[in-house]
Amino acid sequence: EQAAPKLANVTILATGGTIAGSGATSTTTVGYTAATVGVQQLIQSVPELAKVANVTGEQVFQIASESMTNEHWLALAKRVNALLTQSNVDGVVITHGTDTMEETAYFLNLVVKSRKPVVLVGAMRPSTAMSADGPINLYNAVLLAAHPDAVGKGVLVAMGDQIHGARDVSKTNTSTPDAFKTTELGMLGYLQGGKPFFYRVSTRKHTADSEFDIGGLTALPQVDIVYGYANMNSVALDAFVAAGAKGVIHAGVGDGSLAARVKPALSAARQKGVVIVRSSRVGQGILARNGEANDDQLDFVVSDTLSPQKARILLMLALTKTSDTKELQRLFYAY
Ligand SMILES: NC(=O)C[C@H](N)C(=O)O
Repeated sequence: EQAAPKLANVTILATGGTIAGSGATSTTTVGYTAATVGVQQLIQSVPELAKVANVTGEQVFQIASESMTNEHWLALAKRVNALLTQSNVDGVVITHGTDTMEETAYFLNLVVKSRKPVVLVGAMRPSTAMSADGPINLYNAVLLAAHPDAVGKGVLVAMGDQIHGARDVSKTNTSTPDAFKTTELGMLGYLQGGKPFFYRVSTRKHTADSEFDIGGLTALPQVDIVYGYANMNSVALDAFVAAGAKGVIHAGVGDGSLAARVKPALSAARQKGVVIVRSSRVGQGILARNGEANDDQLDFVVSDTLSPQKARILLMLALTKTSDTKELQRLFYAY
């Protein structure tokens, strides 16, 4: 008889969210309480995990992900990096609320210093709901983090039997279980029959190849987002600048166009030293340099295909290294 294959060691870092949520009845799919179930109970509720990995759990936070902060990210990234230097840890799974999962995933994609798999997972339905999606999602995430094919692929998101890359995935629906999509640029693969199937990888730098290092950081520079809309004014922008923002992401309409009455305030903010990144609220497509605005003349940076919320993350990390706009632009085309 052959010896059973050695299972990989996977640590689950639990942060809260709906995957750890509970509702009043089995049909409660909104209006439930997030972040109530602890990591040991999550693990015990999926006995199948023991077949795909040696699983250990740590409760790092117990919050709904709308309350995630830069400080949570720094603490989480430091814990992930510490675990992944251990020879007895082969991969990490992070259970997380879905609202900001794409942001935490992208932050970790830029600061994790390892090729070992890091997989984020959540649920759209609380653990008490009929057809809760948390257990199968957690099972898929653990088998993905335990699998050699996931090594070196950057931080991954396992939702709805699909594998998504951290840079390009987004939550596209407020409430349905198939909310996570990588529209246009494409998901990386599927999870089926207890195995990952990969078809694509991101061409952008991440994890072990990243030049960002949060090892010595206790805070990140203040970067805020101003949202574009018809009848937009500069009140929010001016308030962020007055509050000390080091950078502002302009989530403009269309191709990141600047409203005539907001452009002077953006330019004035830049002249005060605030870095302005032109981005778009549209959700798809390239934000081209010197397209809808003369970025060279204004000394602005463009976000390329990053969503405003992901551009904010890259700019915070980039500002820990440089405030030179040419160098900042290089980073926006590299990550
Ligand atoms: N489905 C979810 O996880 C939503 C919840 N508000 C959270 O992000 O924590």
